[in-house]
Amino acid sequence: MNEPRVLASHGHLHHLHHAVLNLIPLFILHKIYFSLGELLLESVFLSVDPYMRPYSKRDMKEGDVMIGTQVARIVESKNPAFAVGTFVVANRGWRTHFISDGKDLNLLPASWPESLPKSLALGTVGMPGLTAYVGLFEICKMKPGETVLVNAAAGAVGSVVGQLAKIGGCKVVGCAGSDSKVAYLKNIGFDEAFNYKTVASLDEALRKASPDGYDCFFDNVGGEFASIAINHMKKFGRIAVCGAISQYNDSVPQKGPYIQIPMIFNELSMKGFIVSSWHNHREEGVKALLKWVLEGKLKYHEQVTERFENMPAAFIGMLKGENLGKAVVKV
Ligand SMILES: NC(=O)C1=CN([C@@H]2O[C@H](COP(=O)(O)OP(=O)(O)OC[C@H]3O[C@@H](n4cnc5c(N)ncnc54)[C@H](OP(=O)(O)O)[C@@H]3O)[C@@H](O)[C@H]2O)C=CC1
Ligand SMILES: O=C(O)CCC[C@H](O)\C=C/C=C/C=C/C(=O)C/C=C\CCCCCO
Repeated sequence: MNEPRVLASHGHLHHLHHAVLNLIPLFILHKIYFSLGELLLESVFLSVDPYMRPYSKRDMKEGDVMIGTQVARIVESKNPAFAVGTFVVANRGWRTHFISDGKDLNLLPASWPESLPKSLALGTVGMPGLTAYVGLFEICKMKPGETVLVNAAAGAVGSVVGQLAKIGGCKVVGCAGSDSKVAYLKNIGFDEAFNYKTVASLDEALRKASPDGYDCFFDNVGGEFASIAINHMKKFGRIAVCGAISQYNDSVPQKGPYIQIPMIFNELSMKGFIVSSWHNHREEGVKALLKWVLEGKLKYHEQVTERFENMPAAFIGMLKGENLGKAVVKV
């Protein structure tokens, strides 16, 4: 069983490469621990997500198994409720194999077609897709005819946000960190898109994309972008504070402009949320996302990195913006 160990300091992330080679032979695990009622699973796809950075910085110490979710296949079963060959989503960290009693596993929806990559259960039809769904419909309370702004728009969450906003009858403006990502956004139906790294002025770019301002702002980035965007909100605008990736690597907290004046002046609402707190919307959300994917209304792209030992490279690459759509690792 491979268990890459996490090292708390960002400067030491490269040591993960060495730790990945820390092998515990599978047959030992199998003989000692695998008992009645239990299942042996192998990871097929693993997710790399931005939350791993702030959560590992806060909660983990050197030597811990890195947190994370996977799509896994049951390879042996001593539990009659789970058949060998079944695919599940698990939250068991960066491991190639693990044992479960079945209580912590989520089955893929029964209607999952054979033609659809199972990795989508970690992306568009999984946690990131649900984040977009909850953030737009429950937090922003988006209405048809409104204008929606989203940053990190070509990523796992942002690309779903833009497309759901279009499905919901809104105008959508997105930004991303390369021209090819901007072209992708136009391709999947964004009305306006710009490269936040190359525009002369973020303020001008936001004004040009929607001179009347924004009703909803789905913020994945925080920091400077969010501080400028807040001044472009319409009266009674709503901001879903989903992520702050521009701040996850900071060792010294950024000092930003203060937000009270635009909040008061335009009577804005701003609400942070964590998707797992909205688990009662999971079934409905996954069902809707899967339906839109199958109807061709919700397009997806995945950045697939091959081989488990490349988990650290995939993770660091995603934080640097190397991914288009959802970053996953195929074991
Ligand atoms: N609240 C919740 O429950 C959840 C929150 N999230 C948050 O949503 C956000 C997006 O997550 P996810 O879709 O999985 O990740 P993405 O697939 O969007 O990948 C991260 C992207 O962030 C962009 N990025 C990285 N650094 C910066 C920076 N300094 N400034 C601006 N953009 C940057 C990069 O794109 P680019 O090339 O455009 O710079 C990169 O591709 C994250 O902040 C994450 O923490 C995600 C899931 C659940
Ligand atoms: O292993 C875990 O406990 C995490 C499980 C993740 C999971 O699949 C569900 C929810 C994911 C939430 C993601 C949230 C974000 O990306 C927001 C990230 C950070 C917020 C700041 C945290 C600051 C900590 O000091």
